[in-house]
Amino acid sequence: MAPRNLIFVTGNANKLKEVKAILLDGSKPIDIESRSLDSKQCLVPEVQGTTQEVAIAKCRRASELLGGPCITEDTALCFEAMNGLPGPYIKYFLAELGHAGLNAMLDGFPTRAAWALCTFAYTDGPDSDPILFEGRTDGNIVQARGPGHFGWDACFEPTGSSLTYAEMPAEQKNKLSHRYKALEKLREYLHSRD
Ligand SMILES: O=c1nc[nH]c2c1ncn2[C@H]1C[C@H](O)[C@@H](COP(=O)(O)OP(=O)(O)OP(=O)(O)O)O1
Ligand SMILES: [Mg+2]
Repeated sequence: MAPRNLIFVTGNANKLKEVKAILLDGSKPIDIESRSLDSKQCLVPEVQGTTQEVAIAKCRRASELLGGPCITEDTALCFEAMNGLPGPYIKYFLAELGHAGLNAMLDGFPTRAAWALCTFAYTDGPDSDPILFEGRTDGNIVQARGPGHFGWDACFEPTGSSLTYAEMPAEQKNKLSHRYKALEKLREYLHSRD
């Protein structure tokens, strides 16, 4: 049985908005609560490692702090030319370099292909092992187009689209995004436990 009050621990308001929109949509809507565990004080430190290791450590720590079940999410942006880097470290690259800098990183490389990787982690509590649900959307790094309010949305153009994530209406992004694909798996898991 999945816990009734599912708590998604995140400090990112844009993530929360998309997660709520995606999970509430459809025939078996799932409602979640959210908590921000003050990342400024590093209460939920983000360890270095693979996206999987980072996601597991974050979920464990959040669950220790809450003393119960919770959901966390990590988003990575992976450049093919760099064998998947910056990956889980994209937040710091974006903060220091901006959209133009992310583009410039790929100058001189043969490909601007990239993939967005979303990893949800769910745990029943501090003594349980987190379970991971991954979603991947392939695309290219392009010069920024569209509103710049959510991370690197403006410089990621999914394959098969002429729009960047930022140029798409929310409903369109939420039907093809890395987050949507990961949430489909999480949704299925939570319903299987009902
Ligand atoms: O769909 C997205 N479209 C564009 N940008 C995105 C997306 N999703 C996350 N992002 C950004 C936010 C942060 O710069 C980095 C992920 O870092 P990440 O640690 O997972 O997020 P965060 O620290 O903002 O929130 P949290 O409290 O859930 O860890 O990529
Ligand atoms: Mg974070």
